[in-house]
Amino acid sequence: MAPAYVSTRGDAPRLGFVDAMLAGLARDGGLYVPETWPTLTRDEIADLAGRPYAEIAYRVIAPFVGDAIPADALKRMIDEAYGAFRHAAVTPLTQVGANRFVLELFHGPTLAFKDVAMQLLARLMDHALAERGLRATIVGATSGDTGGAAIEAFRGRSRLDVFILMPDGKVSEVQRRQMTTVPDDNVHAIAIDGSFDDAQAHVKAMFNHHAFRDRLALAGVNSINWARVLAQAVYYFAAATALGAPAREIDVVVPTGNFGDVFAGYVAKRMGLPIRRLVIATNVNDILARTLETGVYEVRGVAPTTSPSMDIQVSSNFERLLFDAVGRDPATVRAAMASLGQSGSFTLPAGALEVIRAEFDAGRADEDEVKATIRRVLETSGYLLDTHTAVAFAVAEKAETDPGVPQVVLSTAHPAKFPDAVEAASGVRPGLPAHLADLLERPERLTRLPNDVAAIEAFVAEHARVAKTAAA
Ligand SMILES: Cc1ncc(COP(=O)(O)O)c(C=O)c1O
Ligand SMILES: N[C@@H](CCOP(=O)(O)O)C(=O)O
Repeated sequence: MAPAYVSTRGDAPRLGFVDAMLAGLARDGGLYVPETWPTLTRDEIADLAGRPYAEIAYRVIAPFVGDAIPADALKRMIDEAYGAFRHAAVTPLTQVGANRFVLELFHGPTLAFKDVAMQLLARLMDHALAERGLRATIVGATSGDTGGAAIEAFRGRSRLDVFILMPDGKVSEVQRRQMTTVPDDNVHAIAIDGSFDDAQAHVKAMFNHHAFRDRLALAGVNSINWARVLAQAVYYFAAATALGAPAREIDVVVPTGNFGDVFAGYVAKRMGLPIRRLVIATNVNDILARTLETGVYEVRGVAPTTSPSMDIQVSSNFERLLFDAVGRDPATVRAAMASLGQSGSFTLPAGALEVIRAEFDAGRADEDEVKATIRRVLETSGYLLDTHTAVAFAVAEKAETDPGVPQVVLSTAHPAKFPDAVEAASGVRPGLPAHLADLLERPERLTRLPNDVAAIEAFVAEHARVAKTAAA
């Protein structure tokens, strides 16, 4: 029996898997989480070792879906999603150091870990809308990678229009072009004069504007969407079982911004995967590292770095962890989020910090460390890291370790997405793979809008086909 999904703020309808996926943000402004955690037994986990990625994905995802989607349809969508990856293992592990492994999550079409979930999410949403004879309007925020992965996965889908908000001038050229060079007319790349945090706040505001949300049939593809996080939990199982789980634990070090990826590791752990430590790695935009040090979650100004996708201050999914850390008490989460909205900070309630520290560590890497790490790892191991992975690698080197526990560093992007920063650090300019070789010559299409939710809503309403269908 699959779980129902409940909001972290306790005041939204309890939904099944498909409705929670299509809803995106809960109607009370919270995030959907499963009411209970499905688990896999030790034997079931052991049996994942050596299986194809798509099969592992089915076994991890199916308990959360139940009979909401027929098993053969779910299997077919998973097979299709991962059939398009450029590596047979989908998310291969590479050993870089005596007991350290890099989990390469960038073999999908847009060279970032977002493809792993987005390729499946697009198929699941399309399937659900087709079953119900509906259309939807996706609004998403990106600091660089979610947008490209969403646009690639949803382009040309007749039931969906995609509007992606990016911070103008703050993503890499490759990232921007992945969003602006797609000719399909259901795709709208929008640059706002603001930060990723502003973009994410606008997306949440559109969801919280219920009349607009309902008229446009809004859907979300950020990690707001539970199905995104769920699909990311799979690669933790693939990596851990390849390294000996359940007989052997692993540590994971996760480059973190919006807290979706590391929360997916937490989900895997709740399901029974033996993960010893979940290590949150941040760049100098270190709200999460500070929170684990002080117990105060406090937003400060965002500083631009060479790992722009992690230039985030308001880490959306921390709310999901907070919900668990306070014993799933929605009133406490509501109070914390109200304080965040009013004063830009909240203090973790008594006991919550200890609960979090029992499973998570955190560290930060500054720009000099990132540069030095890229150079050193190339020199010593012949392995070229991207800047986001380098943040995690630098934190991994400083983390507390156990010699009997392999340490897995998540590699979230291909270095060719950030060629200038990687070349400046290493002297090597990484090239794009063949399918993107002419990316820099393709014509671009980008709409610039003010940093104002009313202007964004007006643009979405004017261009979304669902609004025109409703008006007709
Ligand atoms: C390349 C890259 N690494 C790491 C992250 C951080 O992941 P999360 O937001 O899930 O914490 C992002 C953005 O989300 C990213 O694009
Ligand atoms: N780093 C992300 C920010 C959005 O994160 P998401 O996981 O919530 O979609 C990006 O690259 O856009």
